[in-house]
Amino acid sequence: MDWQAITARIEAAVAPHIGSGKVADYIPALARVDPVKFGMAIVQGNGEMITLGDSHEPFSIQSISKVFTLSMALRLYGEQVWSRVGREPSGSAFNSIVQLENEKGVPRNPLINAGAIAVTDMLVAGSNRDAMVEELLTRFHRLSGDTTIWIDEEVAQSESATGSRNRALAHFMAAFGNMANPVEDALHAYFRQCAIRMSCRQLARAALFLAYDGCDPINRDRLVTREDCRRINAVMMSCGHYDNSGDFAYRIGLPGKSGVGGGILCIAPGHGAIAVWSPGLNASGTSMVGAIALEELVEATGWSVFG
Ligand SMILES: NC(=O)CC[C@H](N)C(=O)O
Repeated sequence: MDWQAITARIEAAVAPHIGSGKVADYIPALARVDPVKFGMAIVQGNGEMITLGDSHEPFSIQSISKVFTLSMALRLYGEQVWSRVGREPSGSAFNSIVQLENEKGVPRNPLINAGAIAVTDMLVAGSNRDAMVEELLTRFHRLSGDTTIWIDEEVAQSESATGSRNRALAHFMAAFGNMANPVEDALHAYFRQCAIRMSCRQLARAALFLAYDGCDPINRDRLVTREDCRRINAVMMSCGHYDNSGDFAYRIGLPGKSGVGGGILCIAPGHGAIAVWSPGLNASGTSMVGAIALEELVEATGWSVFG
């Protein structure tokens, strides 16, 4: 693979679009992020890392954390996870509440807010609200070999202060008996997992196990079974970008997860993990420039799972 040519191609493709999209502004810490930032890291199974732009700069991973909590829950609870959340694309916004009533408090999938809150609730029930997030953080430290990954307390507090909608989702689930803990305990953990800051380099490295059947190819840590790894990737492909999941699959053809901090994590099974970050979002909360960079990457590498 001629990575020099590929990175040049990606840089040329994103250049005219840098700064496009709308930076999330529901909390000050996200609103003040420089919109022209762009970073990307591609980590392969042998540990080789290709980077572009601001790949070292930590950003708020937000909903990308949902992939990692899902993998923790599947490891702890196996099939039981699917009694608390479904695995169908929602076709709705990440924080939509309407489906929850029709579907009796069981969220469509674990990658929308309601589903991720239910998953976090399961993890809190198996531990406690602070220990669960510590475990997630420790997992990131171990996988990326970097103990500097941290929780941005300002973001965590703002998430909580502006979290009425997430509270509504959680209370709605509680009304249907789909919460094991007091709502505020699950939300405390959920707001904190969203507030983790990581760079593209750290994030791609931490997700490498998802490209290699659930086992980190470098330190040989098994995080999830081969079957669960395949299932997580399937859920990312069908649900990772809310009502933008179909378009993302059409354009990029890789399992992915977006976050409103402007990050996108993508898995290229058997090839590697990719993290890209650029703060401007489309209407569904997916990084505009990030998606363009990924489109170019799959074009150049042939890494789309659809060839
Ligand atoms: N799509 C996202 O990244 C949403 C995460 C955001 N913290 C929320 O819970 O609403």
